[in-house]
Amino acid sequence: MASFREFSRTESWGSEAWKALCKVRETTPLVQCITNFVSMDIMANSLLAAGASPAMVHAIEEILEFTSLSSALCINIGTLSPDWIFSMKAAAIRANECQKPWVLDPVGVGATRFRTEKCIELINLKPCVIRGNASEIMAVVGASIAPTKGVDSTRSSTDALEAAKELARAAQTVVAVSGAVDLVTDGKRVLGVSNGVALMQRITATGCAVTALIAAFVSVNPNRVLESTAIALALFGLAGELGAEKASGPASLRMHLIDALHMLDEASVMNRVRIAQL
Ligand SMILES: Nc1ncnc2c1ncn2[C@@H]1O[C@H](COP(=O)(O)OP(=O)(O)O)[C@@H](O)[C@H]1O
Ligand SMILES: Cc1ncsc1CCOP(=O)(O)O
Ligand SMILES: [Mg+2]
Repeated sequence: MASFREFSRTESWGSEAWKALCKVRETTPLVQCITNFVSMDIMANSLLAAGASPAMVHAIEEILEFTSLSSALCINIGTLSPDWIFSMKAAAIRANECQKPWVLDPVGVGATRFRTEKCIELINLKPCVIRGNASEIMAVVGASIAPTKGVDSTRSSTDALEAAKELARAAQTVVAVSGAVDLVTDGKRVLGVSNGVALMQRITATGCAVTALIAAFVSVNPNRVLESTAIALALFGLAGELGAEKASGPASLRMHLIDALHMLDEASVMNRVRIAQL
């Protein structure tokens, strides 16, 4: 694990994060989201606040055209139903054909056989990033001894590090486990992100929102998937820290986090992004 001192050495990560944020703001990548009903609002607002352009498009009739013109795709299985799976798979295949990055959020995987089965089928379609909480990442690789409760994690991100590495290697992808310290791995390297506040867990769909931000950040730097994933997590966490300075509970944090994401400036990004190679 990196020490606090190492997390404090932020200069080069701060500068890469600031450049990435500027690129998102300048190029406004179109992020197609096939996501759950709970997350649609906060996901779209988080993408807009970061400078990207969200579109929630899931009708099978629209996939071929829409995925082709999107910059990135975010697939989230939070409120899964059989008819949406066709759209998810068609969009993932189209994104691969068009060489557009697509990311997967395996919400609640492990809770039911149906969800786990469909999640594995989606992973077989090769997402470039999988971002979940610790329980979800452990459930994907069957490493959890505690049954999954629902969409919230019962484990810490560090509990899921070995599972994350195993999944990254097996699926040849980048895996991010969110938590007090977010861990990002390609199976060999591991980056740790220590931005964020615990109260973010008390707002529904913050995990979903940050997965969509990962899609946006990977789309502007497709050759730096591992780093872009860590940067998206760090900036969202930093917005949470800045928002928490003004918030009095989860509802006001939601509002102030989105405001802070919109107003992130060079000084706070340079000085407060906390990413370290572990
Ligand atoms: N204890 C914590 N301290 C700081 N940030 C946290 C903590 N737990 C979660 N977060 C942040 O909240 C966001 C959502 O993560 P998490 O709650 O793990 O995902 P999910 O909503 O999918 O369960 C992430 O940006 C993560 O970094
Ligand atoms: C509460 C809930 N139920 C189905 S999806 C969902 C949102 C989950 O969001 P997150 O994974 O970001 O907590
Ligand atoms: Mg989640």
